Amino acid sequence: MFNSFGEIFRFTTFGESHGRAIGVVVDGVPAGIEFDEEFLKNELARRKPGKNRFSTQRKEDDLPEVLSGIFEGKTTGTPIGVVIFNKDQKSKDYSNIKDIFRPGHADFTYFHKYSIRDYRGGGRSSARETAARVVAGAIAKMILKELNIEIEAGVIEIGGVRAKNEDFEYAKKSEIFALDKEKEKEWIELIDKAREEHNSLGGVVKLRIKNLPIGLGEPIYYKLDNVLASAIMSINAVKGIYIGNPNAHKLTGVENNDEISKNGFLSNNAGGVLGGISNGENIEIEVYFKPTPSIFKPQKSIDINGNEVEVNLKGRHDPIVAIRGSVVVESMAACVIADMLMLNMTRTIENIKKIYQ
Ligand SMILES: Cc1cc2nc3c(=O)[nH]c(=O)nc-3n(C[C@H](O)[C@H](O)[C@H](O)COP(=O)(O)O)c2cc1C
Ligand SMILES: C=C(O[C@@H]1CC(C(=O)O)=C[C@@H](OP(=O)(O)O)[C@H]1O)C(=O)O
Repeated sequence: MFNSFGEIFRFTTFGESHGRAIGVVVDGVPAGIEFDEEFLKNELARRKPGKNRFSTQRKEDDLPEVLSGIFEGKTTGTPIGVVIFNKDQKSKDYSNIKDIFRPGHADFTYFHKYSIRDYRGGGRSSARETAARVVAGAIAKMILKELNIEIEAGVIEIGGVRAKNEDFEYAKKSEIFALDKEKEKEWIELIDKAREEHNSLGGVVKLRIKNLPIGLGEPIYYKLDNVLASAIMSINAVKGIYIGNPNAHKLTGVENNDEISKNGFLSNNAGGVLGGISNGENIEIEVYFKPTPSIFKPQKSIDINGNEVEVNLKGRHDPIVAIRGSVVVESMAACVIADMLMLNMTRTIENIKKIYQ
């Protein structure tokens, strides 16, 4: 595998949004890590649906049941299996679009690929699956905590309205947005308006990884930047990412190069990666989410027999997905970094000798 993470730390998820449960098997976790179940629950609570009017109204507890891989509070080095039972499926939400494809969602492509229309709901394509990724991310973060590596993400733009840079510091801590009350008010009004108009909004999430050592990432193919991109782009509704200064393509070389001093880089337009390898600065990434596809306005579509129809959706959907998506961004980044750290251990003879001599 050269373009997605999983050389050492890897996971696979299972389940459907409208099935009995979702879950994850995480493998490649070193033995002896304190397994912080409260932290895992908190991470799931940060992403869980139904918390406020800025998210879907589907109510799930998202309580994890740890099935394996932990003994007396520590990881055993064997696969960690975690399951989350679904509680609030309400598949009838989808009964009136049983044979119809939702514009912007994966119904059309899934049906053409598999010739099966699982009309209970979005199934595997629903971002309900991202709860399982948050479990994997929480376990990765338990590894990173041992090394003092921090990962944080927050919304910096909603419906085209961008926060001031410094708002990021607040956005990541706040339940919803910035402590800049002006900006928060503007964003909340935008979301309320979109919801009243049965519409939805896109957004931008900023991801920051702090305290990384120099040297993570392989120079060719398994670069830190392309692996992070692949992992983050695999999140539902993510349409692009930008590593480093998102205006770099508009700058000149003189403006964009980060000059170097004996104390480190004098700026961070590179976003912490050079030649696919971490350079010791913070990793800075912007992640661009599209607007939620399920909206409650009549739209043109077709049914599975190719007849043109009007779609009128019911159900419970996020007016904007970037807010809850920010937790998933952190989780995917944590998994990549955990994997890269362990892989890096094998990359010099000095490191190998440190383990075996
Ligand atoms: C946290 C999160 C929540 C989401 N909630 C919804 C939702 O309520 N309704 C919806 O139609 N799409 C939602 N999405 C987006 C869809 O899952 C996604 O757009 C769909 O699977 C099609 O994939 P694509 O947009 O990546 O092409 C959500 C995405 C994320 C990350
Ligand atoms: C259930 C969650 O979010 C869901 C993500 C989603 C989608 O299409 O992505 C559609 C909605 O749910 P359903 O699958 O029931 O249609 C959201 O409520 C969750 O995040 O836990």
